[in-house]
Amino acid sequence: MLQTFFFLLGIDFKVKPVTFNGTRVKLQIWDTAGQERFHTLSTSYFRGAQGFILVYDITNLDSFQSITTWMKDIHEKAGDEVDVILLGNKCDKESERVVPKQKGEKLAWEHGIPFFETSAKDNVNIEDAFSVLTNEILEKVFHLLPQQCALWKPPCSPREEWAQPLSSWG
Ligand SMILES: Nc1nc2c(ncn2[C@@H]2O[C@H](COP(=O)(O)OP(=O)(O)OP(=O)(O)O)[C@@H](O)[C@H]2O)c(=O)[nH]1
Repeated sequence: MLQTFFFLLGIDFKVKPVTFNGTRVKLQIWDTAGQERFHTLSTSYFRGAQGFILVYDITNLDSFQSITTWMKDIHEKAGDEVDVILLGNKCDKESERVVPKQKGEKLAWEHGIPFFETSAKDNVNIEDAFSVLTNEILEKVFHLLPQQCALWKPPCSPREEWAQPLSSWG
């Protein structure tokens, strides 16, 4: 039911369990639509997110050119502290490439963010990209933890509840 609702809004979501420094956490991954008609709606979900994966298609120049706008939206809606990575996807389609790898690297460098060329189809660099972003987010979370602990009563240890699956929202 909840999943159908999000689908109608152009949003897909998944929960991915990962282990960081021996602690299991669940990443809540929201896949918002890149289409223009969903733009306002998509960006309205940015606030509160801890990390962003910006994906363009190496065979589609428009998708690459729109990255700058998405980047601006992220900073406006989610703040400057969030972690962002840039992916040039569909690197399996080399013969149809219109965005040179160097352009992706340069854009990422200008924004000071990691960059990978990926293929979701052939599973190229997908795990690495998720690992880099996850580590950046969790390092921040774990770094903040001692300050939060000072306000809490023990027991206080990293907990899975930080990233609850949406399915548990009822
Ligand atoms: N060859 C190839 N095709 C891909 C790859 N990733 C996605 N596709 C195809 O590209 C099409 C669009 O994929 P989606 O995952 O729907 O793309 P999207 O960016 O989520 O689309 P929006 O939600 O509309 O922004 C589908 O037909 C996928 O099968 C890839 O790495 N290589």
